[in-house]
Amino acid sequence: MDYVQEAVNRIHPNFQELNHTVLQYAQNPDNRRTILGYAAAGALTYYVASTVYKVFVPPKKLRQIPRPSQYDWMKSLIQKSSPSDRARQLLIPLIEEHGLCLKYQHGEWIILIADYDKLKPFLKDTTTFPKKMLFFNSDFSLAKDPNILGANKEDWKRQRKVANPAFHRKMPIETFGRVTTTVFSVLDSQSTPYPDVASVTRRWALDCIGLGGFSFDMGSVSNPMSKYSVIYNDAFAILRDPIQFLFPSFGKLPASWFAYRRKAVKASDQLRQLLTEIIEKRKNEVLQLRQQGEDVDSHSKDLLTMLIEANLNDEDEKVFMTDSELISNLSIFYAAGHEVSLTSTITTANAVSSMLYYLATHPDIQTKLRQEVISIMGDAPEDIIPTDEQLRQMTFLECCIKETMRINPPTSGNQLRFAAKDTTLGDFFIPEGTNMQMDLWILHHMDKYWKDPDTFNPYRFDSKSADYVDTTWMPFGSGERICIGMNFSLAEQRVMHAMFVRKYIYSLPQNSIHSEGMINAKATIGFFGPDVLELQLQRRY
Ligand code: HEM
Repeated sequence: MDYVQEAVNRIHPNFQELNHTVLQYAQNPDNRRTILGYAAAGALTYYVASTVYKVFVPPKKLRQIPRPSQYDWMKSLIQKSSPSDRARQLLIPLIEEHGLCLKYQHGEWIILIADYDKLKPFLKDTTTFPKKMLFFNSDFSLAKDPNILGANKEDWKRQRKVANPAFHRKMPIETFGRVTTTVFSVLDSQSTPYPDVASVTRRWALDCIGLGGFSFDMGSVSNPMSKYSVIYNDAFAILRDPIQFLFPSFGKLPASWFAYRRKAVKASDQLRQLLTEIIEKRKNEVLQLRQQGEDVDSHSKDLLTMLIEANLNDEDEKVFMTDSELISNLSIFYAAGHEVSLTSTITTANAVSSMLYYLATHPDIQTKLRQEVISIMGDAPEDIIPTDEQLRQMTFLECCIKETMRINPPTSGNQLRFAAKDTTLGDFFIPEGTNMQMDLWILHHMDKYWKDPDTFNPYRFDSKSADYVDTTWMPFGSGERICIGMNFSLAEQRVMHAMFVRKYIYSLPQNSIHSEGMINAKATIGFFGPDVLELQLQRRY
């Protein structure tokens, strides 16, 4: 202590006197306010300066990874360039050269990968590059247990084993078709000249997952304010809470203090209760049938029945899900099949609306698709639901769906991964803890892989075409963590488009907000599909 005092005295020989003066100054309440003001301003300046530093300067251990200049990035943001233009100008050149690049995104530095040779080991080695824990805020009690989307290692393996068969069976085409006919009734009954098809397809995707997944009718197509769509929307809206997104610690304050959070918690609890009852009821039905030596009719099996059956299967006791995990997974299927937390990406619905936009703006391709569908389903003037066999014959429909999901992938990338240990990717050293992600939009727009990548050209997916490429088409991800709902979503899209193009001729109205090109839902790169899509619909029957 003497040393300290001596050092202080050397700096300021009259230290004691100074100390006394400061104390005297601070005794005055007005002066105290001034001191507090300076302290707060200092803390704020420090916070802002360190945040700005973090945005402009990556951590030392990552500085060897190529990155776009933050100055150019900011300039492009200020100039309000579109996310795709920004990616084209600032990211693609780096990725074409190095296969990856560093980018500051949502408060973190992340390595983006879009080169096939680097993606292969990155997606394959889930031990070195596991998923980063998903942040679900505490008001969303539905997904509080581990689920397929977020779990790693043994938890994930066990759950995916239970769920895989349910997603690889025959898809509920008939159910998707019935929901689509309800969409038609709603569109036909609207008095507006240009109905917004994007809002109807969002509700269609919600009802398809409810009915196809658990035989539960949310009834949201016919009534957007139906009891369960309101509960669903209230419960899931909290995942998009901008306050908790920017300040996660706000979630630690009790939800009961804030009206909107109370509402979300109540809705989450109601949905949890509903799912618990559905599971209980279905479990009893399956058990009763088993006791009678019967099985649920394989045609009427939904995802939930298959999951329960796999659970009750006692051949392999390592393959099971607890009831709480089942609920967590069901809500994740709702979310992943319909929307993605925080980004409000509406996956299948976005893919459908995007394709309606591309067909509306490419009448020749729309006509060709209609001809194919009519040649297979006939042209009777009534709504007909295609069969599985008929859908399989619609090869041009497949090309249109693939091209839409290439040019405008509904999710920009896969879930965030991190390096679990120091490792390498190609020539690059990747330190432990680094955040990493594949960038689907970039992968789908690299000249190296795609001829005229910005042109909507379904013919490139015709296997007889000279420009045919397939390996770098990855809207559902790739490797062992590929989207489990891929078949489900593709089946939904096939049914909707086959029926829609048979029923309507469609185009963009004059003055459409999309006249100069599709306006995607989000301003950041990657959350794709139109929020609003008004179409001029001409009924064919
Ligand atoms: C157009 C529709 C869809 C798109 C574009 C899409 C895309 C994706 C992508 C890119 C991933 C991440 C893969 C990764 O991290 O490596 C994923 C994972 C997942 N998706 Fe989808 N998805 C769609 C529809 C669905 C549907 C309908 C469901 C469920 C009914 C679903 C359930 C899941 C689940 C559970 C995962 C996590 C898989 C795992 O980690 O094992 N998705 N999806």
